[in-house]
Amino acid sequence: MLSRQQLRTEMRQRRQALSAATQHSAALALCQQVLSQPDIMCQQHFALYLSNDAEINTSPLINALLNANKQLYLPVLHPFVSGYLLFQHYLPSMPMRTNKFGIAEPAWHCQHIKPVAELDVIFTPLVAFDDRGQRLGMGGGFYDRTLAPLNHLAAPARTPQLIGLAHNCQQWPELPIAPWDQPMAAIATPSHFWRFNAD
Ligand SMILES: Nc1nc2c(c(=O)[nH]1)N(C=O)[C@@H](CNc1ccc(C(=O)N[C@@H](CCC(=O)O)C(=O)O)cc1)CN2
Ligand SMILES: Nc1ncnc2c1ncn2[C@@H]1O[C@H](COP(=O)(O)OP(=O)(O)OP(=O)(O)O)[C@@H](O)[C@H]1O
Repeated sequence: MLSRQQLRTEMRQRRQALSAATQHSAALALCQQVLSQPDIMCQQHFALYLSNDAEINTSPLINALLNANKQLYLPVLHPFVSGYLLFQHYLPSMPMRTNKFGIAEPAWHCQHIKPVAELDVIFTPLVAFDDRGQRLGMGGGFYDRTLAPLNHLAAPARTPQLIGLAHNCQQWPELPIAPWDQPMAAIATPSHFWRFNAD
């Protein structure tokens, strides 16, 4: 069985091997998968992320959600508490900075932060996923730490839906899971939209 670190290396290589043409069509197909889900498109507050390291390109989805008058938020590395993310309101006109991983994020503005529990949908990046809705990320634990407080909320229906976005080639039969891993409610790829039961 591959270790989590070996899996990360393998799955990052897989997506890095995709051609520019495949990346382009995958991003458009992923966007259509999400736009075809009525229960998602009736939501208002969406956390997304700007793609990095051959992740599936979220730009078409970001543009489509902005055109549909949705409120968008991007992750910002927490300026005071290391290992955590904040979700900050995003418009394309806003000033951006580059974080320590080389990823663009909105320039920190405390009045633009949205508490995690007030988001309707959180789209997460991932390196690998499986058919139970488990995900493996880049290894920083940022999403797992930031989303962990949602486990304690009383009303499950009010918590944001967690939806992983990925290329098809990032599927792995059964990921080795750690106790802190946050399972996804759904995973969207260019060809599928999977939904998973909470337990
Ligand atoms: N697009 C995107 N944004 C994101 C994440 C992500 O996975 N994808 N994150 C999800 O958590 C957070 C940032 N976490 C990250 C963790 C590691 C690396 C990374 O590239 N690690 C390199 C080493 C880079 C370095 O140390 O300079 C590596 O492992 O090779 C990138 C982002 C927030 N924003
Ligand atoms: N809820 C948490 N509280 C404290 N530490 C955590 C928590 N979640 C994860 N971590 C720490 O973060 C480290 C990386 O976690 P993990 O390997 O699951 O990252 P990942 O899922 O790849 O990253 P990400 O969630 O950012 O996509 C682990 O060593 C773990 O100790």
